[in-house]
Amino acid sequence: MDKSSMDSPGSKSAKRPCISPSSPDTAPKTSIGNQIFCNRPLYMKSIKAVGFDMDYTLAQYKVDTFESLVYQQTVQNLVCKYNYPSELLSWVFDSDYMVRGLVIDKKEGNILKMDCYKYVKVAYHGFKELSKEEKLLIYGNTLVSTSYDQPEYALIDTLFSLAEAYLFAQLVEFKDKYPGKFLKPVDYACLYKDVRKAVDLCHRDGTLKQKVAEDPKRYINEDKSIVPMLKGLRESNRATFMVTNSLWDYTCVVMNFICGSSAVNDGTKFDWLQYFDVVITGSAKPNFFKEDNHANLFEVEPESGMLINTNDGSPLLQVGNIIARVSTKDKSSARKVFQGGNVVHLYPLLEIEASSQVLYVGDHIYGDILSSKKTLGWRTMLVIPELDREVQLLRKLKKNCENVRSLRSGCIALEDRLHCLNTNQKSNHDENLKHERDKMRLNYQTSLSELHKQFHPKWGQLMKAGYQNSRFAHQVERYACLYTSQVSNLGLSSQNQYYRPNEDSMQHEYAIMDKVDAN
Ligand SMILES: Nc1nc2c(ncn2[C@@H]2O[C@H](COP(=O)(O)O)[C@@H](O)[C@H]2O)c(=O)[nH]1
Ligand SMILES: [Mg+2]
Repeated sequence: MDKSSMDSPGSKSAKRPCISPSSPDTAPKTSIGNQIFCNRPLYMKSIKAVGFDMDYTLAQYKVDTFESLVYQQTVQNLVCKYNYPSELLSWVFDSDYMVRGLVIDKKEGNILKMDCYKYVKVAYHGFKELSKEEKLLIYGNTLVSTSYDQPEYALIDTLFSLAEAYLFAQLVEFKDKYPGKFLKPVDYACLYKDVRKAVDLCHRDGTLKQKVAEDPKRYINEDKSIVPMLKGLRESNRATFMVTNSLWDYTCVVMNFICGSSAVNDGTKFDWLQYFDVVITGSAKPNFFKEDNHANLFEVEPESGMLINTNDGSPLLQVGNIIARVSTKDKSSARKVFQGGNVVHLYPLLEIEASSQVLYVGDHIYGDILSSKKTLGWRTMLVIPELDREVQLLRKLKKNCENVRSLRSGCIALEDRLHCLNTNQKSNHDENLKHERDKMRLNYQTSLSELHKQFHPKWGQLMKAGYQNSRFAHQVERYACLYTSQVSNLGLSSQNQYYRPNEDSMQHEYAIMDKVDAN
């Protein structure tokens, strides 16, 4: 069993996240889909600076249109730049198929869903589900020591990866059916590498971003509550900042759209900057969070996008005949926008005394949340747009969940009785009991599988794998102090909210305290 999973404080549902507000009787009710869930106590009064990631955090992309665009551009790149068969051009993307938290096994051409102990619970080869036996043969079922990390595996940790995972599954199926269609001999790992390169290119070469800039409404959700949320934070005397991997030109387009500017593509409109003390673009997270990363910091001249060497916000001496600083027309945007650097540059710009005074809100469990929390001790909030639907469904299916849980308890009780009979006295009674156990086990397995299918026909409930927490849920519990479906939910509770989790529970307490989950 993976040791890191065992010693985690939140493992095996030891603790149930609490929802804000912390005093449900007195505070106004927030709908379940908009609530903020808390894994670790967080007192907003002690937070002096709130930072935001941009893409998929402040800017909530419409997965169907945006990831379809990524998919189409990637296919174009594969066919035109990497000589992939032209058949690919007629393929279509199903934006509902892949989900976050899955793992790609590059060598085998498989997509996996795991539980919190990294046991593979669901596996597909391309689009064909592996049987229990096939799964066991490749991944085993006991004490798996595989870490499922790079380079053999790729993690679908962000919604940005849904298109590439789907295209990889399509290519695996295509290669199995028509191996001769490729110009060069390819294995599954090679397919993955090419897809990755093609996706990377469309994010870098501007084609994707140009399309979004032309029609942001088509690709990004409008959320009028983001500006009031940012204003609220600033009125409560907190510093606000942004650290994004996007570059300045694109950041400006997206932020103008989110903040309701009518001139999204007007390179002279920077009103949205009033909501931030510091904006760091091209941050190269997660490396940005490493204090020993020596990336240069540049000040960005907003109008021209020109980069000026700096170290602490003031321009560095320029060598030769270069003019030290281009004048900034709008003084409110001066010395606020940067590119690159690292967290050491950020602290003096924000006047922060301790890393625990920072709350950072992001969507990427590794690049935003794990990195900033583990390396720096920042407090974290993970944005999971899928959570809205997940919690609504969970509430609707509460009775089904209870039924599955009681079937599991019944199965375990019968197993235990049988085990006692087997070891103590053998009797005819045995056979009847075995029959009863098999019937109940089948009933349990069918009910559990049907329950999962209501959440997603292939991958089931996002936060569960079988009856246990999924690998993704485990990471959320471990690294995100808070988690919620959208960033603007932060504006729904008090600026001095005390977020508190529910009490922790050990397994022995379930047995003694008559808790619902008791086996
Ligand atoms: N070069 C690549 N860029 C990528 C890829 N996937 C996403 N992205 C870009 O990163 C930023 C994310 O910004 P953040 O605000 O979430 O930090 C955005 O510009 C994406 O387009 C990739 O595979 N390669
Ligand atoms: Mg992001």
